[in-house]
Amino acid sequence: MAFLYREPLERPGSRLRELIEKRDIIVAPGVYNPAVALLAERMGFEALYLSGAAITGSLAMPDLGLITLSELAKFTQYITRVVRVPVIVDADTGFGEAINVERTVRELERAGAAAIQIEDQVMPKKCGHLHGKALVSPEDMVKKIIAAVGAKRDALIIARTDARGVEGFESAVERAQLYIEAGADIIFPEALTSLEEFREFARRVKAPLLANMTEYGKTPYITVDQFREAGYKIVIFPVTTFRASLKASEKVLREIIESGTQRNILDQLYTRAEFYDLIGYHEYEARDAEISRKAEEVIRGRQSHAKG
Ligand SMILES: C[C@](O)(C(=O)O)[C@H](CC(=O)O)C(=O)O
Ligand SMILES: [Mg+2]
Repeated sequence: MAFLYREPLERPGSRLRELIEKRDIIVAPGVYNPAVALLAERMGFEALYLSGAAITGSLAMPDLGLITLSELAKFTQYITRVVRVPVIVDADTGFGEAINVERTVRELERAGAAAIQIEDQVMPKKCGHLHGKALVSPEDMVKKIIAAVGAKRDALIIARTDARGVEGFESAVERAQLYIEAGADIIFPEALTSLEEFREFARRVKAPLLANMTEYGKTPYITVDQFREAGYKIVIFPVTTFRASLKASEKVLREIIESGTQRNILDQLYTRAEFYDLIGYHEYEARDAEISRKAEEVIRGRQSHAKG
């Protein structure tokens, strides 16, 4: 179905809440453009994660909170008008203090976000799996959560704590408990370092939990089944599709340099037919033909009117 003619998903936050209640676990792959989002939806993923790292990466920028709210809202809009599954939006530190967070939540919700994620780092924020992060005080984060919860209509508010890598595991648990009291719907403990830590966190933090299964970070490779058993409701693979597309591009670029043709790797490309099918290309042609038919009817009607 051509996305242009699809009705947008109404109340995406409620849809995500429903999935959290109905499913054992939700796998949300990271997406950074509408084509990848459409592909993931088609392959059966019931929720998507609009990753800050992947978006900024696609703009050839580091994940340091350099993009603006308007840019993120635009990315969100481009993606939510293509897919009908709920999209979780990574809003970094919320684009300012509590008062700014209100506006952030309003804008992103209006752009179609089902859930909005805010983290407790200071700016410039960093990837949660790096050294040298710093946190805002628990009070300042609580203010942001209160602001977010007060501003949302239907979206879920995800509070991410980066405390594990800065203040330690106990602090991550304490902050999470505080963030739940402030009204957060979902807790995202960033950069836990073992499956046992994920389990312990879930034993002590009573809210729907999101696990981040990113690559090359502080978290070892844990499967979806293991996260499910540990008590997690959502698992994100935030940057995997972005990294895969860069690697695939590198490969074909090398092939062109080395053999001067792509002929030998056509089986590794998404074909024209596959792509047209993905975006519903033929529906655009059909619509255009229908418009021409209607125009002809109008013209013919006028001519017969003139004759008569
Ligand atoms: C989840 C994350 O916030 C993202 O922007 O996708 C990143 C992912 C990553 O850098 O691997 C994060 O800070 O963990
Ligand atoms: Mg991020």
